[in-house]
Amino acid sequence: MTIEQTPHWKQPSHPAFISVKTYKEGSFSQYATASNPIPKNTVIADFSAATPATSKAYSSVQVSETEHIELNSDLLYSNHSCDPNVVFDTDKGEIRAVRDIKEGEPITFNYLTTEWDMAQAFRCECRTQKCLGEIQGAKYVPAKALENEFVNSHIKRLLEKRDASSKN
Ligand SMILES: C[S@@+](CC[C@H](N)C(=O)[O-])C[C@H]1O[C@@H](n2cnc3c(N)ncnc32)[C@H](O)[C@@H]1O
Repeated sequence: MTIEQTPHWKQPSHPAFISVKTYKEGSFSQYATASNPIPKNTVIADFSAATPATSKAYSSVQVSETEHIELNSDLLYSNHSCDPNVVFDTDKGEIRAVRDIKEGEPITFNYLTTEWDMAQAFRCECRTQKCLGEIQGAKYVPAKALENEFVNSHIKRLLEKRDASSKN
């Protein structure tokens, strides 16, 4: 797998909200942090820089049952958390704070609220009490694990279909 080291967009892409930091050597070592305090419910970005993804990848975001996009911005560096501080609302086309975020705090969303069956699974290092461990996509978790979360409509539909067919 080739991992692009140099972003093809102009950085910083969202200076009022996102500052990209590096925390370790090697791949997947960067993460988005809040460049300023962000109050709950602030819309920090939209998907206007996004383009359709030719295939799903570690970098793509699922926006419907069949479609994926590439973000083409520093939003790419939003890590996953099982107890996140933003949502990627693909129905409204916006990224929103779901609680007050302090300056310097990592900006995270729950990948299971957009991704059904991820191209690349990983062992979650969010270290929150809600941590689900291996993150592979919503397909691999019981619907109950997401019942108190904001979940995009395509994931709700896919969970309903999966659970309806498993009853037959
Ligand atoms: C879209 S990238 C996010 C930015 C990434 N940290 C980077 O430097 O490019 C997604 C990848 O980041 C890593 N990642 C994101 N959230 C993580 C988490 N909570 N625990 C461990 N790895 C994570 C995984 O390797 C995942 O495939």
